[in-house]
Amino acid sequence: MPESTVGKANIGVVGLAVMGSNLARNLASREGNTVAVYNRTFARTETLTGEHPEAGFVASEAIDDFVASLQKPRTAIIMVQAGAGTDAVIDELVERFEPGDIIVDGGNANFHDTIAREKRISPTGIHFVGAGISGGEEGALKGPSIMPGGSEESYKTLGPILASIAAIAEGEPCVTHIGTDGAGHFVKMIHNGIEYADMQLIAEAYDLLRTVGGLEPAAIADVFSEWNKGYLESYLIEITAEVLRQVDAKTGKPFVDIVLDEAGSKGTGVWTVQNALDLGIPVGGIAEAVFARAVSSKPTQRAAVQSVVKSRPEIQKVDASFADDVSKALYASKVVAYAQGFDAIIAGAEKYGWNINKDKIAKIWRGGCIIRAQFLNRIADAYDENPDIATLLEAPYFADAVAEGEAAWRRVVATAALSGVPVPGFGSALSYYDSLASKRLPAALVQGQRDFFGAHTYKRVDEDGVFHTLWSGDRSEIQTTGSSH
Ligand SMILES: NC(=O)C1=CN([C@@H]2O[C@H](COP(=O)(O)OP(=O)(O)OC[C@H]3O[C@@H](n4cnc5c(N)ncnc54)[C@H](OP(=O)(O)O)[C@@H]3O)[C@@H](O)[C@H]2O)C=CC1
Ligand SMILES: O=C(CO)[C@H](O)[C@H](O)COP(=O)(O)O
Repeated sequence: MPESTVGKANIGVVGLAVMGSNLARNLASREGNTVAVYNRTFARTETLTGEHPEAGFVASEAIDDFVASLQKPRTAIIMVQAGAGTDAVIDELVERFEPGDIIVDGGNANFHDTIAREKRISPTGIHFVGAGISGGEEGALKGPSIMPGGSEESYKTLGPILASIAAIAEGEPCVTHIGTDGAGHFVKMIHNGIEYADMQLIAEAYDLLRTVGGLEPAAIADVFSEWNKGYLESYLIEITAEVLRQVDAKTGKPFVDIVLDEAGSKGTGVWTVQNALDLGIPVGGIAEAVFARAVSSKPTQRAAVQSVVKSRPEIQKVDASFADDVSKALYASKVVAYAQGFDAIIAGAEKYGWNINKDKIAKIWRGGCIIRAQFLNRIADAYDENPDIATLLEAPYFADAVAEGEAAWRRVVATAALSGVPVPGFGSALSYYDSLASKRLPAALVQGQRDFFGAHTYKRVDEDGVFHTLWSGDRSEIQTTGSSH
């Protein structure tokens, strides 16, 4: 490499696909930055540097030259495929970096991997930071929401760099130090889980407006654009309107009608549900969204059931107020999904020892990321006013909003059921709300069943202690030692 490029760049990016190339351009556009770039396949590097000479990238074909082009202490952000690809790049950098240097994994890594990587790398004196980055291509270029974990010490160096490239929401950069080791990737995982739930709820709203409301995609796009001016304002509502307005050039049909109705996924939604299960946190809204994608992608089962179903329910008649009802049902269900997501964050923080600031997380999601929305200000306010609320549904603003929409929410779910329109998101959110709101749940009967077949014991409502009924004997009750689970 030319001697003139040695130590020239103050930051480097490894992995120049969609996210890395745009993040590198974002970094290069900020005052004072010189950005080193490296990609396993050099052609990608050449394309980027060829298309963007204005960025003044320091490009290397060999990893040794890339490392040499970085000022010490070195900082490199990895934006490659999660899993084996990330490990391969980390190993190459660890081999060449020195104590005090910083490796940032900005990909969608599994936070368990991030914890393990940090543990493995920290004895070398190199800082390893797992940072969730959200916003897709546009966010990476113009300003993403960034969720860095890692040590406090590494954040002192990294914080100002990340703040310079992050989105700005209401004057504040959308980045905050989330917590140590895997905290950043954990919170990004939950962000993606919420993203799945929000997308599913919006898709159900569309389906109801179309199937029950009788509106065409372009008209639904107009409804969504109107909603985007009110309490449902969000990036996802905005882009949904654009997708619905799109017309397929080949057929002249609405774009949404020519897309195969099988939703894919890359895994972060599944991880959210798996981890919520491990943490014992009910995240039904997120789980239903993951399952809805899975059901859509089972053409064999779908065709089998369609072949035996004789008739479908008659679509219920609705009036002009239906769209308003759907908007309220959407909002209430969305509040539930976010409440569940934050519950999972709280439980994760407790289990893994992270000092997570919930209102700051809501604030950094207001800009740059896929779930960005005004609504997040209300979540930030709720946790700011009382960080110890048991659930977001208890916060006065959300309690009032859900109460205000409750009747509409019930009408919509009932109408969907009677019309045969699947609403796993709306339905599970309403059931979750009703479960929390009910004075008494049939869980008492489940405890009785468990005690009957497995002597799993139960607690009484009127007396302390743990009990078992002698079901196969005289059915008298005995008090047992130990705890009832
Ligand atoms: N796309 C999106 O909207 C978002 C993506 N992310 C995350 O950001 C990261 C980057 O995403 P994206 O830009 O879409 O790219 P991809 O996830 O498609 O990954 C492609 C990049 O990974 C590199 N790579 C793959 N395997 C290896 C390996 N074994 N050794 C070295 N390099 C390897 C590729 O190099 P090569 O060119 O040589 O094949 C290429 O640079 C991912 O972790 C993704 O999950 C996060 C938020 C949004
Ligand atoms: O991280 C992201 C945004 O925040 C990605 O867009 C996300 O990976 C998309 O997930 P999936 O492909 O599973 O829908």
